Amino acid sequence: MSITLRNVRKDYDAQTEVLKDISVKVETGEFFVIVGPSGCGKSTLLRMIAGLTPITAGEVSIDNTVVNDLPPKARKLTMVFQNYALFPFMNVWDNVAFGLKARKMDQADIKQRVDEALKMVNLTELAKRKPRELSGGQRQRVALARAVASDAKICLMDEPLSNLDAQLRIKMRQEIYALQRKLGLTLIYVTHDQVEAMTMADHIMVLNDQHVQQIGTPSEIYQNPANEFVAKFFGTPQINILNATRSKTDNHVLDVDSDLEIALDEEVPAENVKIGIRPDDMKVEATESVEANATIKNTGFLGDETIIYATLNSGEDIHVVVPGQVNYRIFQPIKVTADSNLMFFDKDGKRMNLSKEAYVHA
Ligand SMILES: Nc1ncnc2c1ncn2[C@@H]1O[C@H](COP(=O)(O)OP(=O)(O)OP(=O)(O)O)[C@@H](O)[C@H]1O
Repeated sequence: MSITLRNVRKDYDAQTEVLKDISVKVETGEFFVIVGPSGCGKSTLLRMIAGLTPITAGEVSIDNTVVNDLPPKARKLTMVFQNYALFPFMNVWDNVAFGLKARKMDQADIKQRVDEALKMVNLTELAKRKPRELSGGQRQRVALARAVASDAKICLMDEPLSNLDAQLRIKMRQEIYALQRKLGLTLIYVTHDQVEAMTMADHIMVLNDQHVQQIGTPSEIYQNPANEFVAKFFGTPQINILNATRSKTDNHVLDVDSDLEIALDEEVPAENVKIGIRPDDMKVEATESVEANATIKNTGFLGDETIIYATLNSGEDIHVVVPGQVNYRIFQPIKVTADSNLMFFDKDGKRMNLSKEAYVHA
């Protein structure tokens, strides 16, 4: 089942305008991830799709039928929300079975589904416990098991793994992904974890500042971000953003400072430009010569690569990731170069489509 949003808007009140002009189609069987910083309206959007929060304007459709006025139950979806209430008087097993019993599913079928779901979330041993006898993470897993056991074709998940420890989170990520594929679920998954988004999504929607910043596959979003916000949101360590100005003497040249300039194939269209360079798209060479354009501040060995913190002669801080282990001393002069994958943004952070043939030289 597909889900379509057309110009969806949400104002909680005149002072709280949360979302504007949200339009997207989530295809049948897609793993669709919504990411964005805290408070950007991710949960609000999910709750509007579920029918738990009314929408201020626009349309929500499921399989081409507008569902704006349908109550949550009639939308035939399951939900795993951060604080999704479990029934306190029912044990774990009955909590998971509840929805299936309500739909008068065959007893044997219910048993099989509930047992399988509990096994999958590692709760078989705790099936007889009441919710108050469980930890936060265990409660979250009961909510997950409920979604697993259900036969709804749409599932909405709001940070379903947020209370779990790192190891269990990785295991559950794989389980959710496998399950979504196996059942052909249309899954909308909210997270603020970029790794979760990158590793699980077919498509990612990045929300910020009330608007959709970009919708794309993980590689599109990483390699071709629409703006500075998206470029900074994905990638660890974060992309370097350097301020540059158009050279006074040559319109084709961007100056980071007199030691670091970037020549473009075309004229630089604005006086001030921001340059985005991913930390692994730069090279560092030790040099004692005048060619040095930076000095080492610090290095950190990460196991199979090293992160180098340096200060450009312009005074701007950068970080570079290089494979293996390197030994630099503090204040050592180095030459930093970047010859591919440069991104350019205007002063407001909007992506500028300048020539990809650009290069940096000292
Ligand atoms: N019932 C409500 N009444 C008024 N304002 C609300 C209500 N629910 C949420 N908000 C506000 O709407 C904005 C979006 O909240 P929402 O919970 O959707 O964000 P989020 O992106 O899911 O955040 P987080 O990642 O922190 O969970 C916030 O500024 C929040 O304070």
